[in-house]
Amino acid sequence: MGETLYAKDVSACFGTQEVLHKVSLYMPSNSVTAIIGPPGSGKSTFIRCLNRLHETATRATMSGQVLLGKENVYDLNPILARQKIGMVFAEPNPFPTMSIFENVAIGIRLRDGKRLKHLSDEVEHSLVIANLWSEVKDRLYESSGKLTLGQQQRLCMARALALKPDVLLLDEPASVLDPFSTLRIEELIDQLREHYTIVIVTHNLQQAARVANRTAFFLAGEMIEERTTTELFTTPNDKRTEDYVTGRFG
Ligand SMILES: Nc1ncnc2c1ncn2[C@@H]1O[C@H](COP(=O)(O)OP(=O)(O)OP(=O)(O)O)[C@@H](O)[C@H]1O
Repeated sequence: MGETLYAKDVSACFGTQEVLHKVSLYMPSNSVTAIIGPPGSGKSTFIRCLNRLHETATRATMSGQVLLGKENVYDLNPILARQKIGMVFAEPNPFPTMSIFENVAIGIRLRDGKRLKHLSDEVEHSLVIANLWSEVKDRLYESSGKLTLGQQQRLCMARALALKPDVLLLDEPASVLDPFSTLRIEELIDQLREHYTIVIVTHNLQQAARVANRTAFFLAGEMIEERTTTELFTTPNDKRTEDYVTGRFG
């Protein structure tokens, strides 16, 4: 688990409007890469190109390459690409009519077909690694809608992890959570880094500073620079990065 992800000259359009322009970014395994930048700079579009979600939007096109290890993501079946490169969104979106157990089991069933012998063990394992097991083990068959927002988001993490991905893409995963739930998500990201390649989009610069090994700054569809998080925040190469990280705009 935890293959490197390499985006090479990725451009993306909606109709005739180009919203990403030749972005290249190496996202190492066992590491957290943060993507920061003002609203509309192309952060979400970029990560949606990484797991082929961009192509599901109306009039969306892309060019360039995305390599997962040595494999070209665009040569894979899109469903398999999204299994290998899982995604968690800003709004926790568990399947509301399903139980906590079913929310995780459904992905395992889709992945493994009829080999269900170890289903309960696998659901437990995914909930353990998402740091949720101890809170839900006695209520697995309750509706997922009864969980707090923070727990729902960790359930979404468990659901993505159940597919045994190499990469986890997190699009503002804590933006609707309270500070305590945010902390739990950040602790989880810190633990998961050991086994996965993690890419997180965040508006919260302090969050990038806390969780990311490397940070990339996006502006108006271009990647301006990418460095270790400490370097990007303390000695940025580009004046625009400096202006953004010091709060002069954004
Ligand atoms: N489905 C869509 N159809 C048309 N244009 C879109 C669509 N989604 C995004 N865009 C446009 O693409 C550009 C980049 O948007 P994107 O959401 O990738 O930026 P972002 O940096 O993630 O922004 P935010 O921080 O606000 O989430 C914006 O101009 C946006 O309006």
